[in-house]
Amino acid sequence: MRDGLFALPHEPVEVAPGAVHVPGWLSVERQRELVAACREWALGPVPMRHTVLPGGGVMSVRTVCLGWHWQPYRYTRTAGDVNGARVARFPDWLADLGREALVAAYGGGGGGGGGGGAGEYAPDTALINFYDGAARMGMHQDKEERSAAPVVSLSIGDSCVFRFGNTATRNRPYTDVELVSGDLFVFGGPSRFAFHGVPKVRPGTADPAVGLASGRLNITLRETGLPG
Ligand SMILES: O=C(O)CCC(=O)C(=O)O
Ligand SMILES: [Fe+2]
Repeated sequence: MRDGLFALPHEPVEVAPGAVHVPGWLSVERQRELVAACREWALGPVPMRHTVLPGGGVMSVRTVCLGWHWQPYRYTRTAGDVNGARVARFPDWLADLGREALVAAYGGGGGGGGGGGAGEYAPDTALINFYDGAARMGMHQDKEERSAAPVVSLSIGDSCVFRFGNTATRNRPYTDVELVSGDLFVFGGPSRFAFHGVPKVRPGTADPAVGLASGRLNITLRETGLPG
């Protein structure tokens, strides 16, 4: 299930330089709170939806954003591709959680960060993806951000295979990591623009105690580097 036989909860495992998996980082209580918050955000002002790609394809995950609205392939304040509404604001408590996540992954020194330590991390957008049992995410880079600050990724609900690759190609070499409910994954520094994706979700693996009957939630926090 875990990266290695001896990986304990909370013990960071470096998957690639600057890419760190922290198993079991979120308590069940915190996961429940995040699930409840996601249920609210999914309602709007911009409702959670399947993103339509420029070529007409439809993403299998459903997504809602905070702070800035991501649509392929840019950030805007209003969701022109959904209902034209302004996105919900990015709450301060979520930025605090992002700074805590960097400390858990890198320690106090901010290693792997795109500059300063964890205390200077100022995420201003979150992408919240919901995966049903059939949803996937193809290999891609998170590169619409103008900041090289790390991406903080939180997983809740069903487990998945998270494929973490390299910055040059969407193909091998990559590492398949099992992300379980409560796990933290941070990618920054030399891994910030690495290709990654979710080839498989494992239906029915979630602990009902986190408040999701089925499916997987993933929350990524990012610094857009965009003005105001
Ligand atoms: O669901 C995941 O673990 C990854 C999500 C992701 O790569 C993204 O939202 O850009
Ligand atoms: Fe991504």
